[in-house]
Amino acid sequence: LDLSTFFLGRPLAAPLMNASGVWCNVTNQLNALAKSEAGAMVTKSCTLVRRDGNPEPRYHTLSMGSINSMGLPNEGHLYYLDYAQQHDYENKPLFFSVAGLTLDDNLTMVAQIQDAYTPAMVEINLSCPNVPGKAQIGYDFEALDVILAEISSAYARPFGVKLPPYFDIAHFDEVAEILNRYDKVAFVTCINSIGNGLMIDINSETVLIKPKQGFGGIGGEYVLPTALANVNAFYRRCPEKSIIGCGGVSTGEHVFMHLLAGASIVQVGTALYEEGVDIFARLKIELARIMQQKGYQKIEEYQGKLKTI
Ligand SMILES: O=C(O)c1[nH]c(=O)[nH]c(=O)c1Cl
Repeated sequence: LDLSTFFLGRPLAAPLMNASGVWCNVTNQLNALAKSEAGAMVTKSCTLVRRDGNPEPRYHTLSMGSINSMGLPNEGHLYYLDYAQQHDYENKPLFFSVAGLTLDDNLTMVAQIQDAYTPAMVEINLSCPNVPGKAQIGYDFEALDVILAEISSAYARPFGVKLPPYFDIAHFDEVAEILNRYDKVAFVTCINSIGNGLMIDINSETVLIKPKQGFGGIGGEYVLPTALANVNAFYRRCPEKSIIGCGGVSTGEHVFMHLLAGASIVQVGTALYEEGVDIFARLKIELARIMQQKGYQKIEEYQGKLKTI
């Protein structure tokens, strides 16, 4: 079965890629993604200069997902720009995740990316929940408007945004209204981890991760319903934009749900962290089997066609 599809006019062999932050911090991880069955790939969200991130332990596997407070550890934007310059774009598209600590840092980084004439597509991360003292831009609607205006005028090409999960219809309406003011925002990636969860080890009566008194972003099975809702909410509200789905994916059925809800590409985070890059081959087989059982030849036949009652 043919799992090929298109994203912003570019062909993808499969609607699957990593979630930023997972298996994409350093070159050997990025090379493994490039060689994998993923149809696209994205770099770790980067800052202007290299960061160690938060003290460890900062990631923990949970019964139905994960909790993390990595703290934006990354090699600095020039490292990923070097990687982008040598990437084989015929093999698969590369997305470049940017998470500047200030507006100026974001503007400096996108200017450097623009000057490098790289085919990589920029995904502005507006939703990192783990930098102490930094509120998420995605939850500050005025700051969201300002950063989109500033980047739209500084960066001449289409770009995307990585949003946190929203939990209120009024917030879907308000954020979509802001996004729809910016034609250059060509895609929206929903969702980032559900911020500031807490899990407890009852034997030691202790939290599981060291940063932020154990508070961290939640990923995995726990977040699937929230991820599907955010994908579908922005799919319905932003008809001119493409949606990238992220959250709760570990099987072909989850991929199918995200595509039905309106995603064009589906990202894998926690399950990729746990299983490794071979997960993409498994998800392709499982998705192909579901399509075969339903008699679908192409993804476009059902993509975004979720029925209501
Ligand atoms: O702590 C992190 O590095 C982190 N962790 C997340 O769950 N989402 C993000 O966007 C980031 Cl930047």
